[in-house]
Amino acid sequence: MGKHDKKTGKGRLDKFYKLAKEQGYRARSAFKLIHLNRKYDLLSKARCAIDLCAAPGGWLQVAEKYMPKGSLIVGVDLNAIKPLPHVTTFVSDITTPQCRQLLRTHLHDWKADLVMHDGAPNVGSAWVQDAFTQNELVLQSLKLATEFLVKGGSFVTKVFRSQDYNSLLWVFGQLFRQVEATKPPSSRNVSAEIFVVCRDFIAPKHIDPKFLDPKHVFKDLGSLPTSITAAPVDPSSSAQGAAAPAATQGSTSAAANAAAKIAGSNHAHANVFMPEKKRRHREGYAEGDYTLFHAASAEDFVKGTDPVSLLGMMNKIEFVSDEEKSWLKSRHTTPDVVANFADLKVLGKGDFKLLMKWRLAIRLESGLDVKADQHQDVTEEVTVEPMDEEEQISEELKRLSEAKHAKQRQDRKRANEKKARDLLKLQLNMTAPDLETEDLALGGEEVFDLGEGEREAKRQGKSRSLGDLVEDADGMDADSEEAESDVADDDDEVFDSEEERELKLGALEGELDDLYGQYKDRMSERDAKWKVKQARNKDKNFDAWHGIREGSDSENDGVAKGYRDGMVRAPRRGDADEDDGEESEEGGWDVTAAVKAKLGEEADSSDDDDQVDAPAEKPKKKTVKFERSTVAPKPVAGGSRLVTSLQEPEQRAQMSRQAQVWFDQSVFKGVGDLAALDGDDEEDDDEMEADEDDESLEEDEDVDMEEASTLSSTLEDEELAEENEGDEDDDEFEIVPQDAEDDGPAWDVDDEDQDEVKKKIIQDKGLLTAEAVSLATRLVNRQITASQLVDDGFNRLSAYHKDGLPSWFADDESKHYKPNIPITKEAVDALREKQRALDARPIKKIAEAKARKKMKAVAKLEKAKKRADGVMEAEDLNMAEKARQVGKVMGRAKGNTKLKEKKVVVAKGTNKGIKGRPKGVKGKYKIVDARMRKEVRALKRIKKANKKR
Ligand SMILES: C[S@@+](CC[C@H](N)C(=O)[O-])C[C@H]1O[C@@H](n2cnc3c(N)ncnc32)[C@H](O)[C@@H]1O
Repeated sequence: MGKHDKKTGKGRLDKFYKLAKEQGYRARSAFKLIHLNRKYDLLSKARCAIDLCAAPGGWLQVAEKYMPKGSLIVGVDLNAIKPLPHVTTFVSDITTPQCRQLLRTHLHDWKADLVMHDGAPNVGSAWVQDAFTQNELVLQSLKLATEFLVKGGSFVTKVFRSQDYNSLLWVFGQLFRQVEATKPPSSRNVSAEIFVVCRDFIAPKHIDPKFLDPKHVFKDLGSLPTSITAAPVDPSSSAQGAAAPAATQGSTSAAANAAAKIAGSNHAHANVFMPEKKRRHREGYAEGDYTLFHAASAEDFVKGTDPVSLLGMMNKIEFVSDEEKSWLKSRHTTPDVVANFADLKVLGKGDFKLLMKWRLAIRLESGLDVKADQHQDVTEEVTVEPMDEEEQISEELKRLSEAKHAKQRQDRKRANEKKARDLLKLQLNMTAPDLETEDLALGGEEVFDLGEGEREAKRQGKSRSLGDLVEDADGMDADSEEAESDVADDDDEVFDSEEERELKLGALEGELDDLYGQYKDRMSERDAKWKVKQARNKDKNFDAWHGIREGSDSENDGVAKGYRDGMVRAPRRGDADEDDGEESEEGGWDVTAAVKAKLGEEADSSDDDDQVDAPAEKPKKKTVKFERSTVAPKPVAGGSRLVTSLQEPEQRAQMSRQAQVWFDQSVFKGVGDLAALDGDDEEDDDEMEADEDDESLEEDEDVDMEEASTLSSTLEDEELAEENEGDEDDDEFEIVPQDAEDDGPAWDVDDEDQDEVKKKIIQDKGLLTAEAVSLATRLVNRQITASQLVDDGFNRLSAYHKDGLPSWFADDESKHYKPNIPITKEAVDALREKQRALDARPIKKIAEAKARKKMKAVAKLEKAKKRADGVMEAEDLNMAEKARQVGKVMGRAKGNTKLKEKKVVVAKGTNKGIKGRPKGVKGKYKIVDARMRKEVRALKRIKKANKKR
């Protein structure tokens, strides 16, 4: 094998070279077999393989690696092969009978499943001779293969593509059922080699020697199909094929050359017009021409009749003669043209066009036969240009239409993005006061989808809330209608005096409230946990410090408010349900009412109250609420979609995108989003917990609610549990507007029993929140007085009148607008310390195990004592012996008995090489060398360290 430049062309050290080095293969060619094996699975089942021309042994290595263990692998080459494990090699020329003989010896009686041949004649001589030798080698290897292959076996050979290639393929096809030619990726493109994989050896009993005789096989096969290259050979065509060589035996090789030239010319045309496309069907080398590089003179190009073919076939156009050199000086000969002529194989379509134009210009300039030129040029124009233009035009059109589509897609995408952005902006900017403009901008109808009938009703001054519509639809009883009429009258007044726009706004707000109410209804219905969280949340809001709100509409208005002792709030009722009720907009709960109601003192509270019929109204409203979610309302004129949607609240929540958009606003964040209605409860919970975490230092709430919640929330939760058991109880209460004078009775909530309970909890569990601890610390340290605390709590938020605010707003405000109870670092530390102490307590199992151990130890000691007594009573022992025995018994009971350790004596100095006991060593001993001692110590160290972990 010749030596190549290691940086370029065939000698280039490519990735397979590096890979081979990395993986320890002797030659990069190993990857060729790896790739072939990957494609055809040649090795995994082969038990015996012969590698002809195997040096240096790359293929042998691969065969050894991929063939089953214990397989017989024999390699032969002209050159010696360095020994390889599990492989037999010998030196021989595969074309000689001696090689055949040696193979027979090495194989014994075995037949090979695979014969491989990667032989290449030593290059350096002329190409023609190389090719012939190569083909001879292939045929020779085939001959050996036919002799040693088992029936059904495979033969892999390297072939150089030339005119003989087809003949070889034809012969392979006669002997194997499947013949495929392939070029593995590791085979360099510049190389003309190709690999032919022949599988399923037919193993005919008699093979005509002519099949394997180069003289017969490499006759001209011009009439054979020229495109067998990459397709399996059809065995059925064998007979026909067999006749083919005979039929063409008499034909001259000139004819074949002509055919090859025609084919070459066609390809050359294709090369010029579509240079970017790779030709799949290579025709191999023309007979007598085995070089890859071809150059033509510029004269041939300019004056020749087929310049296109020339450009396609040649590598270079040379300017040698004087005339040609003069063309170089022409103004048409630009540097681009010169560069293009220098390497035609790298040109694109445009470059070829440039050269053709150049040719035309030179011909005109040189005064060549104008007419003939024109004729030729016209011909060229007809044959070449339209083809280009058509292609160009179609390509251009395609490109333009693609660009148009792409632009449309981009525009659509941009528009969508803009829409999304606008919507987001809208949501972010949408605050309650802006509602009217925003909604109008959006189109209130679109957002809340008011039916025309409903709008009409409102215009007529009969503004009806959603609830009203439902009630109407459900045929509400006369009493109920009466009860509601007050509200309706109020509304009438408003609508009579407001503009159309405000009517709409009012309607929208009503819808919004209603939607919100429904949302909360459903939330609480679906998720009991949510209720608990809400309740807990309220606790964290420190309602105890909100005092009594007058005429408040938020959920906290329904919360018992009154006197608190600074750390423990009074029990309250109906939190969860109050959240949901429309009642929240109609007034606030009075703590007195709540507590008294609980104690059965409604009569007293109602005495103070003008609206004594309120408790009666409550059940009615409850009924309405229930009907909303369960009973289908009668259709309303105009087909209001809102009413329809109430029939299927779940669906409505999904369908009403506008509502979702609305509830997606940041102001609803703390409450959760509408997605939660679709089952995303867990997420919602998480969000809520996050809020809670922000608000307090409580941790692990979910683990143990009772322990982790505040003292007050403990009480509250108890009540909540009661409420959950029977929500009907809530209906006993009615929210009434709280007069300023009513502040007084609020102090009455102090309840002896409750105080006792609180005290007990504090005694049992201590203060459970950082806030409580902080407050307590401040009280104890006299930084603040109890009455100051109470005043702070009451005066903070009670001054606001929130009449007319939407419930969702009030809800939100109650969540976030709350007194900021100071938390001291000491309080947090104290709680943490407490928690740590709790954590440090051993878990039950460990405690039990320890106790068991202790019990056993005690029992053992008792037993030992008895034994010791026995020893003491023994008469035949003297005192010293008795003392020794007793010590032993007691020591054993205490577990003092230690195994006597072997003394380790290092074999160095005087101890080096001694036999027997070393001097001065008593008891058990072990002689070790210094290294061993170190190792023993190291092992001990490691063991100790592991124990610690
Ligand atoms: C490309 S190398 C084979 C590489 C081999 N497949 C490997 O993977 O290591 C070609 C080998 O064919 C051998 N060869 C050429 N003519 C031969 C012949 N007549 N008999 C035996 N070996 C021959 C050469 O000595 C050369 O080592």
